[in-house]
This record gives sequence, structure tokens and C-alpha cells, in this order.
Amino acid sequence: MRLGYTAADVRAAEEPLLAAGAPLMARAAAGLAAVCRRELVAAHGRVAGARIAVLAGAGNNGGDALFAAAALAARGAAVTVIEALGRPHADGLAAVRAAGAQAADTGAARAALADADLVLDGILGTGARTGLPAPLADLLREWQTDTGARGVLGRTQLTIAVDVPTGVDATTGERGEVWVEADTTVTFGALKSGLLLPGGADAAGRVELVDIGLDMGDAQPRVQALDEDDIAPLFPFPRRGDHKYTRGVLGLVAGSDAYPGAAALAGVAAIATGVGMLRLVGPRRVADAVLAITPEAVAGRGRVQAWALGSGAPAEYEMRASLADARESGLPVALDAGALALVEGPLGHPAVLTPHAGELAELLGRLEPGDAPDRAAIEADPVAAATAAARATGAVVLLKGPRTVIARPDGSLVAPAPGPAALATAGTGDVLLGVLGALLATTAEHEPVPDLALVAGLAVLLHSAAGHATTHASGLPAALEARIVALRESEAGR
Ligand SMILES: NC(=O)C1=CN([C@@H]2O[C@H](COP(=O)(O)OP(=O)(O)OC[C@H]3O[C@@H](n4cnc5c(N)ncnc54)[C@H](OP(=O)(O)O)[C@@H]3O)[C@@H](O)[C@H]2O)[C@@H](O)CC1
Ligand SMILES: Nc1ncnc2c1ncn2[C@@H]1O[C@H](COP(=O)(O)OP(=O)(O)O)[C@@H](O)[C@H]1O
Ligand SMILES: [K+]
Repeated sequence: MRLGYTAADVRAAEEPLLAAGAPLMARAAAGLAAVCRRELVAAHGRVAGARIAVLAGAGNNGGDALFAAAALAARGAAVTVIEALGRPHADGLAAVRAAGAQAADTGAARAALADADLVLDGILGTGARTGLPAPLADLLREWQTDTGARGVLGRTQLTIAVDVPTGVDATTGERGEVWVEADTTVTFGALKSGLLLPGGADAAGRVELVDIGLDMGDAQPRVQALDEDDIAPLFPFPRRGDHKYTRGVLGLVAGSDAYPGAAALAGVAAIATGVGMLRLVGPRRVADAVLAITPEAVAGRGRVQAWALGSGAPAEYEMRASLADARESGLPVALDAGALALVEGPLGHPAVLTPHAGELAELLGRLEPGDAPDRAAIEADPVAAATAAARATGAVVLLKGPRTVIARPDGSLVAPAPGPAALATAGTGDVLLGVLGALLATTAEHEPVPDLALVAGLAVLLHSAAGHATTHASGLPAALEARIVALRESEAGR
């Protein structure tokens, strides 16, 4: 699990060190130069002779870039400095000049960017305000759409962003109209939350953290980023001594005569993930369709540890009855698709909502009439929308998309590694509901009380892992089962 902090928290952690005279910029620049050397050697076999274009802003981000470039120039790189905002960091500029760097005026900047083996983006970091001056925005746009851009050493042009790619908000990951797309981002002291969130994570490329001696102390991380390696530690393995009721029973209200497939996908996925028992609530035809492929399921209501509701347009009265049960007993509920239409304000029980951007637009339109973002605005800033919905409902909001993000009502986030684009097919969301429901049921009575946002993150990781091993939604449960059996075997071997 990687932890991401707000820019403000990182800057606050820098303060005592700066006050004590710690050479933070020298450490940052040394770490940055080391990554640049390694990447140049990996791509081209050497640093000497490499053309490096340094986009230097007006603050310390530019200072980092200039000092790193000075170290690279000392190893024989040909450095050109582009003063992107005027007023470059004075000591950094002096150092790079002393090492033999050239300065580029506006015309030369275009050529320097087009001909560079390595572009260092040191325009803006944690001190950025939104919006870039128009000439700079034009320069960046032109460079990044120039498909012929290449260096003298070979076709590969590397872009390394200093701390945060310019145009990306270090805290939220939101991108402005123009931003730098980096191959690698070298960040200092602590991961900035925006590097782990939709938008920022895509712009940042591979993120490398350089230790400059920062201690984040009691600061609460804004983001917990999860990847494959987090599946095993989070997975609720059956416990020795469990029986089917202590393992956890899931009640599933999904599917309808018109859409029986949704119940089948969610039901089989829940069973593949592992539940003590699956109860199916809905019309006979739907139950029969599920029972035909998973005879261990049981039709009809009964006691459950969690509910999963909404995929495939199930009857509203059935969903309402399950929500009432959850409210009375405090059971966790996953609400998808049709069940989201029943959310009118704060829910009185633990819940995870699983909208895609269109469904979230509808939900926010109902909860915050007049002030709600539309689908496009949500896709542009998924974090803000998911957080607004989490605050308004008191629920965890899992906003599905190419890069799914999970928001808690307190504003903190879980960011699972993105799954394969092959998941963009009908029915994969139904599978996710089944996986999530199973995990809610099997953790519901664990001590300490499970963190629903991490449970939701685990559901997304498993869903993505399965997505790598199949081509279609109905292939996901078997892939999931294989993944979980492998997990159990490696757990038993430990
Ligand atoms: N503290 C430390 O010692 C350490 C800091 N470190 C490094 O410093 C970085 C933070 O440095 P920073 O605070 O100087 O902010 P930075 O991102 O360089 O930008 C500020 C400058 O840009 C300007 N500006 C802002 N937005 C703008 C816009 N949209 N359009 C135009 N101009 C804009 C802004 O202008 P102003 O608002 O003052 O008018 C100001 O001049 C951090 O990311 C890390 O790389 C590391 O070395 C570790 C030690
Ligand atoms: N381009 C993509 N890359 C990765 N995952 C995606 C992509 N597009 C969609 N997904 C995932 O596929 C699932 C689609 O769910 P949903 O929109 O509810 O579809 P459906 O209702 O058809 O099942 C979500 O888990 C989403 O995160
Ligand atoms: K930068």
C-alpha cells in the first residue's frame, strides 16, 4: 500500500527541516539527477552527449531541476535551460550556467524541446496555482503533440517530471487544460496524493520517491493506493472453525425477468469470491437461472450478514425491504445501478455505492439539485464528485471507470491500481457487485470492524486481476476463482 499526502501536509513536514537548515533541495536534486542518469543510460547507454532541455519555473521546483541539470552537465550532457515563467531560481541558474548550460529564447525553446533526449519538467510543483500563461501552454501543447520529437542519441525522448507533472494538482490529481505527460515523476519526501489519483496518476507515469529525510509523523494520508500485492494481506480467508453462517451469508437482490443475466453474473461472482451462503431474492425465473449454474445458492429471504442490491433492475419493493433490514440490523449493503435511485440522503447503515459516472451524475443531481456536475464534469474530476457523494450519503462511494476511485465521507480516498480496458464490456459491473457483496458478507463480523473503503478496494483489485485472465464478463468468475485458489495456496505455504 502506498500512501499519498496533500501538498499542504508535505510542505508542513518540510518546514521544521528547513528551519533547521537541512539541505532539502540538494538532496532532492541529487535524487533527481540519479534517476535521470539511470534512465538515460537505460534508454541510450550514456549520459555524455545527451541533449537535455530543462523547463524551469519560477520557484523551488525549478531550483530542483536546475541543480539536477547542473550535475548532469558535469557528466557531459548538453543542457539547454528554458525559462518557462521568467524569474528562475537564482542559485540553480548560476549552478547550471557554471556547468556550461545554454539559455534558450522562445524560438530556441521549441527546437530544444523537439531535439531533446530528455526533457526535465521543473515548471511547477507543490506551489502551483491553476492555469498556465498562454504562451507557455502553447509551447507545451506544441511539444507534446510533436510526434517527431526525438533526441540526438535515438528516437526515444524521455520526459521526467520534477515532484509533480506541471498542470496537475499535487493534492487532487486534477489536470488543467494543458499538462505534462511524463514517463517518470520523481517526487520528494512523500508521495503527493495527486500522483495516485485519476488524472494525476495517468500524467505522472512511473512514480519514484526520493527520500529527503521528511517525517510525515501524524499526518493522515489523503490516499491509500492499492495494487496486486495488497490482495493477499486484505483478503478474508476462511478461518479455521468457521461454519457457513460465521463465514458470512450474502443476500443478493439483482436481476429481473427482463435482465436475469445480472443476477447470474453477480451471484456466480459472489460464490467464486467465497461466501458461507448466497441467498437470492427475486422472481422465480431469475433464481432458476442462477441455480442452474450455482446449485449451492438458496432462493428466498433469510438471515444475512450483508446485502448486495441493484444490478439488472430488480423490483423496487425487494430492494426497499432489504434496505429496511439493513437499517434495523446495521448490516453493510452494496448498492449498484437501480438501488442507487433509492438513495435520497444519509443512509443509516454501513454502505458502499458503486455508480459509474452517469449514475453518479444522476445521484448528485438528486442530492444536490442545481449544483451537481454532469457526467463529463465527473469524468474530468472524479475525486471531487465521489467525495461529494460520500459526504452527502455517509457511504463509501466506489466510482467505476477506467481508473476507479473510492471516497470516504471524511474526504480520504482509496485508489486501486487500474484494471485492463478489457473490463469495458457489459456485465462487468454486475460481477463487481457480486465480489463486493461477498467481501462485505465475509468481513461483516470481523474484529476490528472492517474499513469498507479498503474492502471495496480489494473488490476492485480482484475484479481487475480476473479481468487480466479473461475476455468477457461471464469469464470473470472462473478467473476470480483461479486467482483466489492461488492466493489460498500461497497463504497455506507461508
Ligand atoms: N521547500 C523546500 O525547500 C523544498 C521544495 N522542494 C521543491 O519545491 C517545490 C515547491 O516549490 P515552490 O513552493 O517554490 O513552488 P513551485 O511549485 O516551484 O511554484 C511556485 C512558483 O511558481 C509560480 N506559479 C505558481 N503557479 C503558477 C501558474 N499557474 N502560472 C504562473 N506561475 C505560477 C509562483 O508565482 P507566484 O504565485 O509567487 O506569483 C511561484 O513563483 C516542490 O514541488 C519541490 O519540487 C524540494 O526541493 C524539497 C525542498
Ligand atoms: N477502460 C476501462 N479500463 C478498465 N476498467 C474499466 C474500463 N471501463 C470500464 N471498466 C470497469 O468495468 C466495469 C464496468 O461496470 P459498469 O459500468 O457498471 O458496467 P455494466 O453495468 O455493463 O456491468 C467497472 O468495474 C469499471 O471500472
Ligand atoms: K514539475
